[in-house]
Parts: sequence; C-alpha cells; structure tokens
Amino acid sequence: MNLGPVDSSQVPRFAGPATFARLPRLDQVERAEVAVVGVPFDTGVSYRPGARFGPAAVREASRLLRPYHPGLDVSPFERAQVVDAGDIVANPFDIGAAIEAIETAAGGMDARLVTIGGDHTIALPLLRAVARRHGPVALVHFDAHLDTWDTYFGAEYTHGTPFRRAVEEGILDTEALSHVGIRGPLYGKRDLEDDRRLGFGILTAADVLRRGVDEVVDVLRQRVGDRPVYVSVDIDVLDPAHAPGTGTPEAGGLTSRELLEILRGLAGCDLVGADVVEVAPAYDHAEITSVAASHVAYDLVSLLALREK
Ligand SMILES: N=C(N)NCCCC(=O)O
Ligand SMILES: [Zn+2]
Ligand SMILES: [Zn+2]
Repeated sequence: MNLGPVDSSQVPRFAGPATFARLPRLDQVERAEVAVVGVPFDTGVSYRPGARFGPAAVREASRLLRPYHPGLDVSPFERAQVVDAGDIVANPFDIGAAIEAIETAAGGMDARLVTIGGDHTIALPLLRAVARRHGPVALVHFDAHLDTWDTYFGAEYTHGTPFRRAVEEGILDTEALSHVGIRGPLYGKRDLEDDRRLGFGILTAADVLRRGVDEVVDVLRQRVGDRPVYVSVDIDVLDPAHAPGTGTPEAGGLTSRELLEILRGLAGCDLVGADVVEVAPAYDHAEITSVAASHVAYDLVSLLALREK
C-alpha cells in the first residue's frame, strides 16, 4: 500500500504544510517510485530574476490537486509511491557549484524525478543525472525559447544554453530531440541553423495552432519511439495570459489546455524524468502561473505513475 496525500475531505486543504499535492515527504516512506523535488535557483537568468521562489509557489498552488486524473484514467498516488523530496540546495553565488550539487543530488535519488525550478539552467545537471542511468535520452522540450544558444557575456552555463551544452556533452540522443512552442524574435537566422545542426526538430507555437494537438502528438511520439525520454517544460511555453509569472515572457504562446493535452498524448512513452521551470511568482497574478505549473507537474507525475505495474 502506498502512503497517499492528506485527505482534503478530512483536513482542509489550506491547513498544514505545503508539500506537493499534500503528499508525504521522502523521509516518511521506505521507498518511492516518483519524487517531486524543488530546485530554488535562478542565478542563470538573462532578464527578470525570481524563479528561485518557483518551488514554494508551485507547492502552495498544488494544494487543490485531487488524487484521480480522469484524462489519463489513473490515480497516480495509488499506482506509485509518490513523495515530495524537498529542495536541492544549490549555491546562489556559484553557478558551477550549483550545477554540480544538482547533478549529485538528482543522481543520488532512486525515484524518477519531477523537478520544479528554478531557471532553465538546472535542466543540464538533471539530464546528466538521467543519462548516467539510461545513456543518451530523447528530449521533448516545451519552451518559447530554443535554449541552444552558446554563451551570454561569455558565460557557458545559463538558462539560455542548457541544451547546447547537453548535446556537446553527448547526453542527448540527437536522433530524437524536439522543441515545442518556439516563437518570438531571435538574435539572427543563425540561431535556427545552429539548432538544426545540433539535431533539434521544431514545432512552433504557430504549428500547434495550425496543425493541432493530435498531429503534434503524432510527430513527437514518432520522434521519441521507444527511447527513454526526458520532458522539460519551461512555463513560458504558455502565452503570458496563461503564465504571466515568468522571467522572459513572449507573446503568442500555447494555452494551458493545449500544453496539458500534448503532455497527455505522451502516455505510454518511456518517460525517465521531467522538469517544470521558470515560474517566477513575483510577476504572477492570482496564482495563474503557479496553478498552471502545478497541473503540469501533476500530469508529469501521472505519466510516470502510469509506467508502474
Ligand atoms: N530559458 C528561458 N526562459 N529564457 C531564455 C532567454 C534567453 C535570452 O535572454 O535571450
Ligand atoms: Zn523560455
Ligand atoms: Zn527555457
């Protein structure tokens, strides 16, 4: 029997500590198959700071989640032991040290992780940890931005560069790399050429609109095949109307309905880990962004739970 969340019909959901979805902490169980972990770190940002407060805001917004997912027909917390593993301690004054600490902490956990960021820099050490276990993985990356740029101010490790570094390090399977939701101005056409050369295929925000969710899911599933796959969700993939609380917002994005439906379309894929990053609560209103992120995390947890048993 798995230890589930606090029952919101017995204890008001606004009472008590805010673990993700009111789940038990890692130290309250003997083993866990799926863990939600926070990485409060935003030293890699190029514009508005504040994603260091993302994990706390997403946990707070997750109080309203319920234990049955009708879209995927699964009770994720019954199907698997899901826990909140707390926050990884990352040095806010030293990006290199933070990246190492994240890789070590993530690599030391047996459960499959859904990580709440934090800025997008953290995807690199999380991918390293996953690749150590599974070899080079497929990637489905939801974002307004490519995040395959080379450097900012000469710095290699930033929130705009994790996936270029990951390809260079050989931890991604370059036959199976997708960006979804890309839009907005670039520095030049070369950004797209570099991205293609690194191996990425792009489904833009306009593609989601014109081709629709089902066709996007088909393309993604075909690219992923039966490879182990990591899903990285930068919350700015959503339109600023659906996610105002983020550091580098771009107009013309996905709705939360589209994002959640595409995620559900990945059911049955060999998901080995996932993240939700770039929630910056200081720019949020009425918890719009943190509610969206909590639902994205719930769907990712549900996809991981579906693989159990
Ligand atoms: N990963 C995120 N959210 N943003 C990257 C933006 C990089 C830039 O300032 O051009
Ligand atoms: Zn982004
Ligand atoms: Zn990003």
